[in-house]
Amino acid sequence: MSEREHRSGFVTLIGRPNVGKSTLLNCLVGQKVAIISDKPQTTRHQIRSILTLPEAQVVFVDTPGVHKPRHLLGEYMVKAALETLKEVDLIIFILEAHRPFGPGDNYILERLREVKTPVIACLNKIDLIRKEQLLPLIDELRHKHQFVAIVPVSALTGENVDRLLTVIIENLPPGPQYYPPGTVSDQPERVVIAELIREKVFQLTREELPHGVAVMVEEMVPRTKDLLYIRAVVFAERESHKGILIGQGGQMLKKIGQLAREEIEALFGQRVYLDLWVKVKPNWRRNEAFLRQVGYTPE
Ligand SMILES: Nc1nc2c(ncn2[C@@H]2O[C@H](COP(=O)(O)OP(=O)(O)OP(=O)(O)O)[C@@H](O)[C@H]2O)c(=O)[nH]1
Repeated sequence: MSEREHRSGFVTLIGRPNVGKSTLLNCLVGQKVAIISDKPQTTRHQIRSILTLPEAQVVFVDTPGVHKPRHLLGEYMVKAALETLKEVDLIIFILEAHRPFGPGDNYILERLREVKTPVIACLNKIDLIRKEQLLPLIDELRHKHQFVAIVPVSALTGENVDRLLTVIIENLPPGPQYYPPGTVSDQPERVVIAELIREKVFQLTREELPHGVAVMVEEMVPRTKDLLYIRAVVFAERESHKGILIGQGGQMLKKIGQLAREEIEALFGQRVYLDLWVKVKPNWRRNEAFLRQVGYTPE
């Protein structure tokens, strides 16, 4: 096979919640599109980021954390993740270097054994361990599965991420550019905006509201030549949560809106008026019709 041959393919990142999938994706693609939070299971949408290089195009599909289903949303996430595994050209199984291989990792490994897709094991967070701890970890992994490669990285500092990218490209099939250069995500703008708002909610209300909000962008229209009007609703599960989201004298909602607006403006290069509302929707996570409406279903 000629070295110059263009390569392309779909690559999925999989790993327990909180292993650093979103951070790694952002590090590889170099633009903030996937939502990042230090709370587990914040990636509910399949977010595709696209890296276009002269020699290759890598289309990343970020999967939700695989875990045992606890409620309806959990089942969707697991189903979406497993479907993704079969369809892609390459899987990156992310593990944490500073935590022992646990039952959660094993559960994923069992799923990986059910598919024929090649797998790269990526040992993330190597900044949290000593160098001499690394080789035994790599050795342990080598005995667990026929990985096409085992690559240690730190998604936070960027250490060895270039090596990971090289290995990814080496393991992609020859193929065309699927998307025009310059495309970084094929998510609809409304989804990206809703994710950004949800990220701000997580950041500012982290202790009080672990998983209880959904965000829907209801309207998005240009008001003038350089002003985009966006109306979005933050759905809380309980009245008490609504109070937390609004805050004393509306201060919390104002702060969420301000931070989200600044990022949306930076992302779209346009002035934005963000009209943010809070509504209560009891048990929204078990409401199938609602989940579909806000886009939390597998494709
Ligand atoms: N020290 C260290 N922390 C990291 C590294 N990569 C990610 N993190 C942190 O780990 C936490 C989780 O990272 P995310 O990228 O949100 O993890 P995720 O796997 O996408 O999480 P889910 O969306 O919940 O599945 C964040 O606090 C990150 O800053 C790393 O290489 N080193």
